Amino acid sequence: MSQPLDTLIIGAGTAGLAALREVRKRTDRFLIVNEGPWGTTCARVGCMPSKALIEAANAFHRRHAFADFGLRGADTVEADIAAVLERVRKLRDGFAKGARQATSRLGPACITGRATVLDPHTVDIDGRRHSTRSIIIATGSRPRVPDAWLAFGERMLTTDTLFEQPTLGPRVAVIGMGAVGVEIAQALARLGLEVAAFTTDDTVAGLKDPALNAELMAVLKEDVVLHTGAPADLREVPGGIEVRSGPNRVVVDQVIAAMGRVPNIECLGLENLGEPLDPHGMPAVNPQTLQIGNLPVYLAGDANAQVPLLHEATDEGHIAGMNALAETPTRFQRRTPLSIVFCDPQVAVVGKPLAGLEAAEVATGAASFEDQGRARAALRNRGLLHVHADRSTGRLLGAEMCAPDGEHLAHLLALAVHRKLTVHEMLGMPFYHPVLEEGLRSALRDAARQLPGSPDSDLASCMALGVPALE
Ligand SMILES: Cc1cc2nc3c(=O)[nH]c(=O)nc-3n(C[C@H](O)[C@H](O)[C@H](O)COP(=O)(O)OP(=O)(O)OC[C@H]3O[C@@H](n4cnc5c(N)ncnc54)[C@H](O)[C@@H]3O)c2cc1C
Ligand SMILES: NC(=O)c1ccc[n+]([C@@H]2O[C@H](COP(=O)([O-])OP(=O)(O)OC[C@H]3O[C@@H](n4cnc5c(N)ncnc54)[C@H](O)[C@@H]3O)[C@@H](O)[C@H]2O)c1
Repeated sequence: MSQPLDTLIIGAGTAGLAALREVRKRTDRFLIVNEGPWGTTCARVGCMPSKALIEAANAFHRRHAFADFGLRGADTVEADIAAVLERVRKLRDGFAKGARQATSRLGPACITGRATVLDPHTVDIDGRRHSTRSIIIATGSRPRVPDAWLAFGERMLTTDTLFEQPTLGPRVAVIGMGAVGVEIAQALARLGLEVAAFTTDDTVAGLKDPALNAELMAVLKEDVVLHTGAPADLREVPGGIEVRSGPNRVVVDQVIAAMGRVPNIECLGLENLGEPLDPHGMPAVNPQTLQIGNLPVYLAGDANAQVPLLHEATDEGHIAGMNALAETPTRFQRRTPLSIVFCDPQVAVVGKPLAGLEAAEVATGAASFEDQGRARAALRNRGLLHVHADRSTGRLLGAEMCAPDGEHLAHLLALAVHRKLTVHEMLGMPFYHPVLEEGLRSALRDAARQLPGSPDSDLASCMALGVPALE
């Protein structure tokens, strides 16, 4: 066998490509192998095509506000689903091409094939053994679909196949109301399809805060027929697929499974590493180093099922790439938790949600967007915001929201949590008028009122400047 590689990356998705960037800075003795299509899940079938679809849906849905704005002609606007999907694919192709460029000039260091780990220093790729000092596994995840449902053939969709359809509907069932289900169900309904949505539990978009969950459910029910509280099951009936859930029955043309994602770790040979595996075949992975046990093997991105989000997959790829080539792995501090679901109003969770905090030690400030000036001007006055602060120190610990343009509020709050700011420090920043951030100020003021020793005013008292003309 020839001289071992320094590292071998399995999977060329977001995490694998981030690892590749670090690896290429340090060595040219590497291989990257990918099974299946190149171009990343995010660009091909995930974040990007779903957001392109959502933008079209929300643009079309806006016609319902036209009459209130005093605009005429809403009835003449039409959604051409085939054209919408065509645009999604065109955009998608561009994003995927961009991702593909990261590996296009690697020559023989870049292989299409299936990798199997034989031991911590050996990887088989389609029958050929490669010896390596370290291994980075970044094999991503795939949609969960019950085997029996595959019998419905092309009418059984997931986000892997949804955007490839020439057209959709007119009757669609979305099974699962997590991030994927909520985004897709609302978007398709807003494009004019008849959408029935199903979820086993009573929460949508993973919202654990009951008031926010109720708010989002109410909004979703304006577009979608929502069935909660029982698992959905399918059977063939004349005229379509019948979806049954508790007492509910709906017949549809297509079903979209949005029931979670499974990490791609089986058939990878993880059992050959000699580390204990949990009942799902997952080894323990250190979230700060991405290392499996003390082995020179790293598991990054959706494949480790820790935080299956794009920015976390990127970070994990970088960490794995650096550590795979280091003498000793570095423990990296992970970022403030942040997740966003791109429904309307948007759902976001920043830092710690209330469910993860000791309720007695927390002051929660609330604000509704129903009466908020800017939101009313835009006819987008739906939603709620909760900010959670430590009762004794006033430090902001987290926030949850279902709010118009929540993605921007969420980033501001993530910075505040990351910088360990207190509610009073946040209230010290300027709030322009009229902006949605004034809703954030209302929530912060509500929290401030519950904190001991709150000053009368948001304005900080100033030290003397020592400049007579200004005093
Ligand atoms: C519809 C949808 C919308 C999403 N929207 C968002 C969003 O808005 N924001 C957000 O933060 N996240 C979003 N996500 C999640 C985000 O896309 C993922 O967290 C991210 O793509 C994970 O990247 P990854 O590198 O771990 O996996 P991937 O990009 O899936 O890469 C894994 C690669 O490994 C390959 N592979 C698998 N097994 C093997 C093997 N044995 N040998 C060789 N190669 C193998 C696969 O073919 C694939 O190319 C969304 C996901 C979906 C499905
Ligand atoms: N905006 C974003 O950041 C974004 C968008 C989409 C996806 N993602 C990522 O993709 C991952 C997967 O998302 P997801 O929504 O598929 O999974 P999820 O685990 O968040 O939600 C799955 C839902 O399916 C329901 N379910 C399962 N089996 C069912 C059945 N038989 N009948 C009815 N309901 C059933 C569950 O109750 C749950 O609500 C997320 O964890 C997230 O990391 C992120």
